[in-house]
Amino acid sequence: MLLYHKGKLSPEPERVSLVETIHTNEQKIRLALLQMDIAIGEPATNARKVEEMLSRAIQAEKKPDIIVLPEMWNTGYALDRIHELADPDGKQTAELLSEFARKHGVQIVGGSIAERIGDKVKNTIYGFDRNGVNHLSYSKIHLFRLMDEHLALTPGESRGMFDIDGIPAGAIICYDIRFPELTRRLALEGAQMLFVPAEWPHPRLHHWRTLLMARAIENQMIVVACNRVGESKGTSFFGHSMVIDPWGNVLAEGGEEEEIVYAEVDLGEVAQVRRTIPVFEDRRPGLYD
Ligand SMILES: NC(=O)CCC(=O)C(=O)O
Repeated sequence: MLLYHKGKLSPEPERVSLVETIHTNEQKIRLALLQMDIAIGEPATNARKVEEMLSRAIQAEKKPDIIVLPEMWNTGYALDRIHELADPDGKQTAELLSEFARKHGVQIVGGSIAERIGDKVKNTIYGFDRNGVNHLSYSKIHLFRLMDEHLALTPGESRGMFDIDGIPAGAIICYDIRFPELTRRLALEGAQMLFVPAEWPHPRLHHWRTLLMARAIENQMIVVACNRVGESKGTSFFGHSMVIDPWGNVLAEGGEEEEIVYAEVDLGEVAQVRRTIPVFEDRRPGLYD
C-alpha cells in the first residue's frame, strides 16, 4: 500500500486514503500513564517505583490495555555519569517490563531509558506486547541541547513505527514533538496513535500542551503523552500527562504531582475524524515535500 509518495507537482492532488485501511467501528482502549517522579542517578530506586506503580495501575477497576511510562525513567538526566548508569543493552529494563507485561497480559510502552550499547548511550523506548514480546525499540532522534543531551547521548537513526494490539502506532520522545514532519511521516505510514514519553519542564507548559494538541489535530490521531513530575538539578518538571483524541479534545490530563492518569479512547474516532475532514486525501505533496 503506497501511503507516501515523493512525486512531481501535478495538476491533481495525490489521493491517498488512510480511512479505507483503518478501523471504522468503535474500539475502546484503556490507558494508564505513570506520571512519576524520578530519582536522579538511582536506577534501582526508580525500578522499584515503576514496579509499584505498574502494580497499582493493573489493579484499576477497569484493567488498562496499555501502560505508558515517562522519558529516561531509569536514570533521569544524570548525564555526567550516564555511561556508568545506563542499562547495558536495555536488559534490566526488558526483564522488568517484559515479565510484567506477560504476567498481566498488558501492553507496555516503556517510556524511555538510558541504554548503553557498546560505548554509546541512547535514549530509547522499549515496548512489550501482552505476551511480553518486545515490539518497539526507538531511540530519540532529536537530542535536546538545552538539557545537554547532545553532549552525552547518541541519537537514533530510525523512526518508531510499531503495532499495538493490531493498531498501527508511532512513538517519539519529548523534544521530538517540536518536529511536526516526524509525526506526519508516522501518520502517513499509518499510525493512528502516537506515544510520547517526556521529561518536559517549566516554564514551557504552554508549548507542551499546544504542540501535543496540534500533533493530534493535524494528524487526526490519538496522542498519549506521559511526562514526569518532581525537581531535578533546579529544574521543575510539571507532569500534565495528556491523552488527546483525534479531534483535539483533551480526554485526560494529570496535575503536577505524582499520579497515575487513566483514560479511555475510542479508536473508531480516528476514521470518523479523517472522513469528516479528509486532510490526508487533500494533501499536495508535490508542492511541499
Ligand atoms: N527532554 C526533552 O526533550 C525536553 C524537551 C523540552 O523541554 C522542550 O521544550 O522541547
